[in-house]
Amino acid sequence: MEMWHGPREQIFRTPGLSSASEKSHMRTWSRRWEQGWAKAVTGTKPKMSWTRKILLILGFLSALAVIALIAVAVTQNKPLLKNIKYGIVLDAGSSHTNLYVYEWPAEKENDTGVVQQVEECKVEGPGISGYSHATEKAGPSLAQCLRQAEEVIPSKQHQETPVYLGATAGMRLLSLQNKSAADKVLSSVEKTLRSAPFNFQGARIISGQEEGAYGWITINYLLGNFKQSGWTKLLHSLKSISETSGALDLGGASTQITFVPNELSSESPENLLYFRLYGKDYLVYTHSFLCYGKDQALQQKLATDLEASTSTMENSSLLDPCFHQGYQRTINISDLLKSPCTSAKKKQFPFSQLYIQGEGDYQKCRRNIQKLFNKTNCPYSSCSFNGIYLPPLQGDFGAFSAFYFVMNFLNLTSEQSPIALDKVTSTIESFCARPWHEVKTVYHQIKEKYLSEYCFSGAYILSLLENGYEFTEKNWQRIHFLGKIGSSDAGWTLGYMLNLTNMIPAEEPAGPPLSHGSYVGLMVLCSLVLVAVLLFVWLLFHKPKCLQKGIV
Ligand SMILES: Nc1ccn([C@@H]2O[C@H](COP(=O)(O)OP(=O)(O)OP(=O)(O)O)[C@@H](O)[C@H]2O)c(=O)n1
Ligand SMILES: [Ca+2]
Repeated sequence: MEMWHGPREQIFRTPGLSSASEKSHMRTWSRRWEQGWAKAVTGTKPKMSWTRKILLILGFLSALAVIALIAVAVTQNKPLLKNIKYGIVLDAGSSHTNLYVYEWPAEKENDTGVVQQVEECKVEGPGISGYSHATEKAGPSLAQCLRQAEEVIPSKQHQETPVYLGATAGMRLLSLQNKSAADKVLSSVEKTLRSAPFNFQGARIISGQEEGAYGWITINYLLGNFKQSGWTKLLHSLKSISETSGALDLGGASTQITFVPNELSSESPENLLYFRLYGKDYLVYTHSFLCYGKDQALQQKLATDLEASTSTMENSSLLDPCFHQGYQRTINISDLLKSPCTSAKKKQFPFSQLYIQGEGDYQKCRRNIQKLFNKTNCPYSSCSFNGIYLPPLQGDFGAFSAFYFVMNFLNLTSEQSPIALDKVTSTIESFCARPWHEVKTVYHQIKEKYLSEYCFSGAYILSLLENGYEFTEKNWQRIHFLGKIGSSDAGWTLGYMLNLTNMIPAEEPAGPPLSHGSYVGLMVLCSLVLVAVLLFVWLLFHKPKCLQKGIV
């Protein structure tokens, strides 16, 4: 049976018809229109075939089903109301202590990438190893930052919030130099942390290996490299790619290099760590160089220079190419030689103070620094320096802490347009050549201690990466200088907490293969396809005139 076509014919009517056929067409149309109108007025509806009725009902039900499907996808599978947990880690570094507050949704504890930093507090004053002469003051120095954490974390959760303190190279050196002072510092720190309203979980010196490993875990966790669900899992299993990033950490007193090498080698087992994370095995190379953080490296350099030049020195002043021209600094020789990093040097000098005068000569500075890296003896197939095993460099590296502070100051961290090594060198060279009075005026807002050392630090970073680890022009681009990843600082603290709270499972936790977003997206896509198919079927059965005549 024919349906009422009046209005549709009007809509699709081709303009400009004036022939006899048009007139007859118009007559037919007006007759149909009148019939249709009469039917509507008298209430007699045109009859539909059963097939069409069923199709219409089916179409209506399908539309309902699609709406229901989307509604269920959005509501049923949406993340539950957030129940937040907190954790605190204090990074007791050689130059200063930082307190970090992390938070994560309780029900997602074992997922990757859910923990994030919500607060950072810089402790006033020196690092805790700087309290060796007033050990009882080390703990109280942390009080202000602990109070800040109390404000960030809801009070009803204070008791269940774990607090950890990890001390790094400054305390490693102090414990080599004066074990009892180091113990007293740790006791003082423990006393303060126990008196805070949180759940004290320990204050200890972490090893260089742990520092390297936890830094590597942190950045790979934050970069989502351990995530192995859904499409990424499929991709990884197809390609078997090395999906982790290496970690380069530069502190004040030590530096670490950590990465997954290409080939397995048991040449130096003390440098290898084995992890099973989220169902995957990782064999990681790590090494921590004590005394090669940038402050201790400068001390080493000054002590070496002092020793080398005493015979030719007329007075106690020393020209230093790593400081800007016009810069002057006085240092106590006994302080300089106190550190275990410099104590092997000759002790007797005819003067007690050293007057340093800057020369601002980058090339000379590099040659000077080079002496810190002994490349003569390597008992393994390949070495970094000082006879330490280093497998061939592999993959991308995230470089953080002082690597980032220094390169960021020098404007050399751009990720959008990666800067070539020769450009990096020339930038540092011209920065070193600037006279101190000019640098001080231009960067008056920066602490003098930092500012005066950026020339040395830039040169030291290049020496360490180029001469020490043998990065070249080619793989330089694989180093990414990063301060934060998302809201979290790159550093060892997050990895340390993840490990101690058992938040990184060895096996992949069972869960939906798709994220909520991908699931909803897939549902919507399927629904749209379903609607399109139904529409197509309807059009096939219905065969509207416009399609039959090829008007549309
Ligand atoms: N804006 C900044 C902040 C810090 N620094 C320097 O960076 C080094 C400290 O780096 P950091 O990673 O904080 O070292 P620590 O953790 O204190 O030392 P370590 O890890 O060796 O214990 C210090 O030399 C400090 O002078 C800098 O040049 N510019
Ligand atoms: Ca550090």
